[in-house]
Amino acid sequence: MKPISLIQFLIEERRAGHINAELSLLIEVVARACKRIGVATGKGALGGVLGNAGTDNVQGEAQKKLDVISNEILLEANAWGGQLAACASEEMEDPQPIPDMYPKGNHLLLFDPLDGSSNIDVNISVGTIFSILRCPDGVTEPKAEHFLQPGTAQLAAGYVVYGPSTLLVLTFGHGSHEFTLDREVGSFVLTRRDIRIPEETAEFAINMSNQRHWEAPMQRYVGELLAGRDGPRGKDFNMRWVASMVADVHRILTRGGVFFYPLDAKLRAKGQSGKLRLMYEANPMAFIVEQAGGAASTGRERILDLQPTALHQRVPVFLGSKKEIELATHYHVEADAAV
Ligand SMILES: O=P(O)(O)OC[C@H]1O[C@](O)(COP(=O)(O)O)[C@@H](O)[C@@H]1O
Ligand SMILES: [Mg+2]
Ligand SMILES: [Mg+2]
Repeated sequence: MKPISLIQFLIEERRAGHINAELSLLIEVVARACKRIGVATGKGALGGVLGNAGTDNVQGEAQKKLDVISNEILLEANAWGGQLAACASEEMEDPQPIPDMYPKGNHLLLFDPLDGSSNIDVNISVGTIFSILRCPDGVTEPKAEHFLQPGTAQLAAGYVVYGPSTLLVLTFGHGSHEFTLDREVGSFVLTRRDIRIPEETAEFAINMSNQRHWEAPMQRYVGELLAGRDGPRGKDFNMRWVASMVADVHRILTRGGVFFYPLDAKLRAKGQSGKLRLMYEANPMAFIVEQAGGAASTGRERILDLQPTALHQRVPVFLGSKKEIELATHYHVEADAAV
């Protein structure tokens, strides 16, 4: 069968009425920017891109040089295309409107320009995560409040993994699809249409070093997985933790599994409501995972139903194979009801 390029796929999606011309062009621009980030990432020490930038982002986290470079690549690529009203990023406190000298469009773009940045210097997969919303009617100068739409309002979401191969996973709400970058040709090619996450799994991903800080229902759920064949689950579970959400989620989209970044006492002590950011990490990943037949919750509620209250809001994230996410969520809801 003839390979289908991202551009051909976008044409198909337009014909099917899933997206309009503006959104199709926006995806192309984002994909092109991600190719540039992939090139910068791939150069490693040769490109002088490793190490800290010497600055902190809005969340007080040390920025890596590649966090800053990736943010600039995405901003620059999207400034003049005419599809956007504004961009918001993990690396910027406030949204950046499209400058007046450029044509404006009807979309809002949010991104985590480089996810898993602690892994850059050790040559482990990193990625970019993005979410696209409609700019509310009549808003010409979008502010943070205009981005505060629930995940169910996303028009599109995607991520790119810069790993042994560069992969783009995309959804418009009609399934999740994977494209692999043909590095010689320079184009993304459809490699999996309508990805399905198996409902059941025997693999989980969590940062076990936080175990002592977790809430009781999380301790219970993971404790039962660790008990394996001799415990209540009656089977052995395997564990993986890349510490790049894109890579952990991509594994789940490939062979099933579950991913947890729960709220714990350590995060609470820092005044945080979770580790991962709702608008440009949890929401786009939840959209992709649900479109692949999986589930995504905070342990209490469906992520996509949350009404955001701040651009850089953090939330607990449970996502992956449906039956496991339902069980872990059930343990939390049940424990809450018992108090
Ligand atoms: O280092 P920890 O606590 O295991 O956290 C790892 C998590 O943090 C993240 O790196 C956060 O993303 P950023 O690198 O974009 O800040 C996730 O990709 C990953 O799942
Ligand atoms: Mg991230
Ligand atoms: Mg990041």
